[in-house]
Amino acid sequence: MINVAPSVLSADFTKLKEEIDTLEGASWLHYDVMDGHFVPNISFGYGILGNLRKVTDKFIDVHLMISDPAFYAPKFVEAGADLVNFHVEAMDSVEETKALLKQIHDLGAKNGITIKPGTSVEAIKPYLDDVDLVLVMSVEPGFGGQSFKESALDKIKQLAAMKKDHHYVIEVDGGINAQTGQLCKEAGVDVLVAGSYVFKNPNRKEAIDSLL
Ligand SMILES: O=C(CO)[C@H](O)[C@H](O)COP(=O)(O)O
Ligand SMILES: [Fe+2]
Repeated sequence: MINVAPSVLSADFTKLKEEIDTLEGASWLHYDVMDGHFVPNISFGYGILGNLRKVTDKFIDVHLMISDPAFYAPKFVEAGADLVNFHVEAMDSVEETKALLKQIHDLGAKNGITIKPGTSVEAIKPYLDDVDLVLVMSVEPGFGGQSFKESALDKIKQLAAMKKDHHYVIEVDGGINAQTGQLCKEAGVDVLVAGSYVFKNPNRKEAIDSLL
């Protein structure tokens, strides 16, 4: 079964609740956190997440694009994240990464590990037993509305081939529309993040349905 996770980054921030209410058919919500350091953009933090949590029952998947996920991840769990994923590129050691994955679980949320377009699946092999989700970035993190990088497809295929020995789901993020979403589904993806494709479409239900 495919899940669609519309990215709040592309929503109209003056009316977030109404925006979320238009997302019929999507059971997840993707929440992009950018610190202006790990990526050259700043989005929103755990305060706004706490507000969102009060107005939606959707499964909130927090994508941390920040330099210090170990410090901030617990704050996002506390604010109501269902899942917190962070970038392997932001971590200094395997021990620190495993400790943070465990801490997220201990706090009661699901966890995930994320790779940029330039990072291979090899870099996250030490964690595949420990994660609920692997996020394959199909654009350079930092901005919505970029074009899908086909290099993500091979990584999704590699992760799908190893999935039977683990319990993770595979998510892809960046440049997803009906065409690129179809390629990802054929490669074995489970969750499609879509920002501009959903929010810029006058018929959001139709956009979401075209990804399912
Ligand atoms: O993590 C992200 C950017 O760093 C976003 O989730 C992603 O860009 C979604 O936007 P779009 O679907 O418009 O590409
Ligand atoms: Fe994202």
